[in-house]
Amino acid sequence: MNAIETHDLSRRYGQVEVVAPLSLTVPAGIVFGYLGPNGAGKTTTIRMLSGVLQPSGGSGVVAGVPLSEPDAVKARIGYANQAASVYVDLSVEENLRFKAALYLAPAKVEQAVEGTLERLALLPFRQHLARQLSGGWRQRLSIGTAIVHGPQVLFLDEPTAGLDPVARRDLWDAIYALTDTGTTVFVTTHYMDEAERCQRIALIASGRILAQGTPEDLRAGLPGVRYALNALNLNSALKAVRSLPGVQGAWIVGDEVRITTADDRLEASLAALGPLRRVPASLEDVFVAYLARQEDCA
Ligand SMILES: Nc1ncnc2c1ncn2[C@@H]1O[C@H](COP(=O)(O)OP(=O)(O)OP(=O)(O)O)[C@@H](O)[C@H]1O
Repeated sequence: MNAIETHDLSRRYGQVEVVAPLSLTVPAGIVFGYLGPNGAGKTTTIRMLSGVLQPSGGSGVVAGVPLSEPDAVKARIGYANQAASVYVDLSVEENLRFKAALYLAPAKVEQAVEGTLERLALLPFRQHLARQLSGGWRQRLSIGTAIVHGPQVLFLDEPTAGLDPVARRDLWDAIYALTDTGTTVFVTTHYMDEAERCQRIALIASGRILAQGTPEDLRAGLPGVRYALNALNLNSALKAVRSLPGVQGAWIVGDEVRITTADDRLEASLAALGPLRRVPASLEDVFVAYLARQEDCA
């Protein structure tokens, strides 16, 4: 079963097509990553899929409800963005209760609040004011308010922006735990390590999907050969690599020069510059390659 299906869903602002006709399928119960540079159209897509922004064209079904019924869509989805939109002067449980009461019958509110406190490990903080929480826990509460009414699909727009690495990792554990009960999570991120954690991803730029699939599929499908070159003087090695005709990209990572070439014909020339090894494509390589290809076509 699919949690999200769109057919040529699009959005214009005036003459500008911010999301070009978009056909997307997201299977239920997975973490789906939606990646793209600033201004790519990620938030606009999420707003259309959440029933808060009317598409300019096309159609879609989210959690079994057509987007032409936005109020019904809103009742079946949850939405949280990087702003961690919570009421800072209310406690954790008051925030959850307030949101639950908007959508649920009074008799179901307390159970929903307790269940959410438990699912997001918020029980020890239940009486803390939201303003007293660290950034990571405040974001977790924001996700709590987005799931307390039991949505089938949860949209998270850059949920980890500005969080430290430990808080980001903890939040990702919490995001994965949500799929245990069948919730589908549609998440945008700029962090490639987070994209690697998604079961499927789509790359979007200038409102168009450039590629989609599992991270493994996208890495395996990337043409070219990648190397890591050790060198004592990184800057002169980088210069030497870049001067070789046929090198598609070269940049410094730590104490190595990372190199992309179309095939292995330059291997001997590169090995002459220092210890050389082949390395697999990363998702960042995939992202950069697709964006470069798109710029070449523009
Ligand atoms: N209300 C609006 N009126 C006009 N243009 C808009 C409006 N909202 C968004 N846009 C434009 O649509 C484009 C896509 O914006 P969107 O916020 O969807 O991108 P994004 O991928 O979420 O970016 P970011 O990663 O920076 O959050 C941008 O060029 C933006 O300026």
